[in-house]
Amino acid sequence: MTDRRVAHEDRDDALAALLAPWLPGRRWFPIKGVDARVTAIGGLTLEDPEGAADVRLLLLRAEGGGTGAVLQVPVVLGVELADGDPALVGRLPDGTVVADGAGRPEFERAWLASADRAEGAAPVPADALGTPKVIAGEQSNTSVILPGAGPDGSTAMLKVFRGLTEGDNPDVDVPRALAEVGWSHVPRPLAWLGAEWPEGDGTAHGHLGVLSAFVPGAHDGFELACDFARRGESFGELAEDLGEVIGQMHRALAKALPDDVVPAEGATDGAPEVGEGSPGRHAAEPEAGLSPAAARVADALAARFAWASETVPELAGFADPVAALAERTRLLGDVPHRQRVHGDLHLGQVLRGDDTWYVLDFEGEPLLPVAQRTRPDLALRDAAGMLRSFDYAAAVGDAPAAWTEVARASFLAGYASESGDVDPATRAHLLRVLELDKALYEAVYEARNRPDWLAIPLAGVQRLIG
Ligand SMILES: Nc1ncnc2c1ncn2[C@@H]1O[C@H](COP(=O)(O)OP(=O)(O)O)[C@@H](O)[C@H]1O
Ligand SMILES: O=P(O)(O)O[C@H]1O[C@H](CO)[C@@H](O[C@H]2O[C@H](CO)[C@@H](O)[C@H](O)[C@H]2O)[C@H](O)[C@H]1O
Repeated sequence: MTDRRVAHEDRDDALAALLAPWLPGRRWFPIKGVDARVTAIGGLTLEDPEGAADVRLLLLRAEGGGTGAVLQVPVVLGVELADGDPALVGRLPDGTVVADGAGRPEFERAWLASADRAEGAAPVPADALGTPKVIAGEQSNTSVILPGAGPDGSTAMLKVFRGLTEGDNPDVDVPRALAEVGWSHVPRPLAWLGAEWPEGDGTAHGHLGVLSAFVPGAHDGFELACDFARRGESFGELAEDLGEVIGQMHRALAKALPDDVVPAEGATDGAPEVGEGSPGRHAAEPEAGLSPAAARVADALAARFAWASETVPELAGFADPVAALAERTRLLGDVPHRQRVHGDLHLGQVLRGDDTWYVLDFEGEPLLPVAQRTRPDLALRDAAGMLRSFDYAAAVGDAPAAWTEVARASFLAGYASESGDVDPATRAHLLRVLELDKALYEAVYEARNRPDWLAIPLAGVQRLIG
């Protein structure tokens, strides 16, 4: 990746001051419910090939409520906008109009002209581009549909990363690696933009965005499953197909990123870190004769429970059965190898289009520290994430338990047909532990973001522990 160097200009401070009151209204703004302090780190000026406006990718630091983030905000300066235009952020003291860049053609043209392109991806002539459209329901990032930006005039999808973190973004690198080994169930990355910015006493580098092939007429997997659940129509066939695709994805990930494949006994290197949601906690050495890999799973469950209970007091009553399940997990004999996984797989991360499934968003669980998101893990964690998602779809679509059972069984049958051998009793036990682990994560996610939905993961915890 060619990193462009972020530099601070005088106007960046005025832009930060103008953006500060606008930011809390964006869904991707991570500091919620408290006042945030916003300062300018600097920015990159990209050249619009048509010279219609100034395009600046601003990097801001936002702090508040005990957390902080580096955020990317592309703005377009000096365009003419009517007062009520939703793209209008405001005016600088000298009267210059500042527009939200994400949906503006000037930004899209400049981004495409500056980005690194995948091998064989031809540059896009600016006059081939159609009107950009920011997709509704944007969450952690902003995705823009770009007609004409793909190969041979096809449509492409530009994902603008909002929260920037040090290092190559897995949402660029993993789909690239998968596409390189010929796995076709991930939208193919066509171009990406990287930058280097000041961080502490040094510099950080990372991706700012990625352009991928667009899956035309695709349906979001969660919306689709909810529709089936509402109609009481079986999701079995689609779930089985999805299970097959996820099994194939794990094989492709192991092939594409072989350095991330860790044999089960590899977990013995030093005291295994108990990662999930609990940075810095370390487990004790496993008892003699017991599998370190099993201890790792057990410790991770215990740590996840401790972390989740700090935020969700409703979980307190589950402490004893969770501890008992963790202890039984320690006795497992043949835990499978670890490898690169998706990390936050659920129905909202898959698209149904062209009569098949596509997998998106390899960034891992957004509530975890970055260093933990891309660690090798059990492939079954992804399968467990998908099982949890059927519970969510059934709850939203008010479907009976039988609907969920069919979706679960079909998904697992499809998954088993494409994944390696695991002893069925071990597989069932691990799936239960990993589903519980995910439901605990979801309880925190819902408590923080959608308290009305907290009952869904809590019911999951109850079912899995009961
Ligand atoms: N290549 C694509 N083709 C078609 N739709 C896409 C594509 N990539 C993303 N989408 C749509 O954009 C939504 C958000 O994408 P995603 O990568 O999950 O972003 P986020 O990190 O913001 O959750 C998806 O749910 C899907 O509806
Ligand atoms: O897609 P993200 O990476 O932002 O993932 C986070 O948000 C998800 C919700 O948008 C959340 O997923 C949970 O709700 C989904 C329905 O909206 C459901 O399909 C998932 O099974 C459930 O986990 C995800 O956990 C969170 O990390």
